Amino acid sequence: MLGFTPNMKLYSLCVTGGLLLFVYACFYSESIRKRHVLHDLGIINSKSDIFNDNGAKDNTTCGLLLLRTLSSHHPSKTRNKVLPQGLLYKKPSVVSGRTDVVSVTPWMAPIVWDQVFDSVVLDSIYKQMDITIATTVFALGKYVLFLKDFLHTAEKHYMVGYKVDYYIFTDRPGDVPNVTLAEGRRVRVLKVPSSNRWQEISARRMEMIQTTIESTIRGHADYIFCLDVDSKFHAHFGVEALGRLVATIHPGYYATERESLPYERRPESRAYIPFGEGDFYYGGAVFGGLLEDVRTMAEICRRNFEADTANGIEAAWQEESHLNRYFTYNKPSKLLSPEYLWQDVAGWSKHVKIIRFSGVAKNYADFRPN
Ligand SMILES: CC(=O)N[C@H]1[C@@H](OP(=O)(O)OP(=O)(O)OC[C@H]2O[C@@H](n3ccc(=O)[nH]c3=O)[C@H](O)[C@@H]2O)O[C@H](CO)[C@H](O)[C@@H]1O
Ligand SMILES: [Mn+2]
Repeated sequence: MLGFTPNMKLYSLCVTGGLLLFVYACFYSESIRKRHVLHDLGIINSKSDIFNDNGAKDNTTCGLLLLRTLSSHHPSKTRNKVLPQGLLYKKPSVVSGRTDVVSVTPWMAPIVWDQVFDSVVLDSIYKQMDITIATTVFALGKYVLFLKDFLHTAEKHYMVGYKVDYYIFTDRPGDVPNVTLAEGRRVRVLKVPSSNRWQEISARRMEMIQTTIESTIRGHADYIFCLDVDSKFHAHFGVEALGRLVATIHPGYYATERESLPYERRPESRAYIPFGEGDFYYGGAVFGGLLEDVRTMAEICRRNFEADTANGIEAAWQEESHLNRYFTYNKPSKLLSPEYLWQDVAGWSKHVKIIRFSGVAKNYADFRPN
């Protein structure tokens, strides 16, 4: 048996100890470096604190969080709601307010109705963040005719005082009207192929939203809203609508029983929602959120839509059906009431005291390609 001399033992002990120290030092400096990167990105508040998704302090998930955060580009400037000192505003109440509508979902997401928010407070908080809101509108074929009123009324009511980049997807770039925009607001025209099926135009929006976020919008905006073009703004539509993942309750079904919601009911479709499930019926005409949350949603709806196409099935309401399926199992963090998505033809409702955005009455045959 080979034996160690005392000198050799001491030598190997030193080498092992040295190695261990070296490994520890590497690990420690890497962890410090990660913390500095996080700090530089504004993701942690001090160089020794790290917080999980719920804002709770977390000392264990540094590497994981770094990976997740870097890959999801969370805009840190939208995290904290900092109110400037000295602002005078109406005292909020917890015992009086609107009682005719519900303003929170069972999963604790706010539902935005008139009178539940204070724009003085919200604007004081959001103005300091210097955010940009990307806004996508598709105007293919004759739908370019809706752009003028859409943009004109948006400049009057939509995110007024904030930076807005309108991304207009069209097959007729020459017909995009010239509308004067307020400072900090821009139009970007993106040429897309024409289609002779309106169902395809409507549904392919998901794919284009996903790919345009990846190729063009990422790094240039904090939030995104995706809106139908055949609509006009009629009243304030501001930062109260911003959130991580924002869905809008469809005006046609806000008081409808669950079993009568027009979800896709065929189990063969990837948009299938079984009877007994689902919360609300959401409109495909207004949705939004943080760029990465909307990107993920758009990608999943697009994949499911494409899988359906490959199986020879088209969901009842195209991408709107897939959107409803997504929101059923991936709960939106904020819901907009039908004030934010009305239809001119719908008349008045006692719950909707103010109409902010509404689809214009149109003769479909005059505008759609099929
Ligand atoms: C209020 C609401 O939730 N509306 C939804 C509803 O019908 P709508 O009847 O509102 O559908 P629509 O004809 O407005 O089409 C949706 C959008 O696709 C674009 N487009 C459509 C056709 C065309 O030739 N050119 C063009 O650019 C345009 O941006 C339009 O706003 O159902 C659609 C899917 O079936 C979409 O989910 C809509 O968002
Ligand atoms: Mn529409």
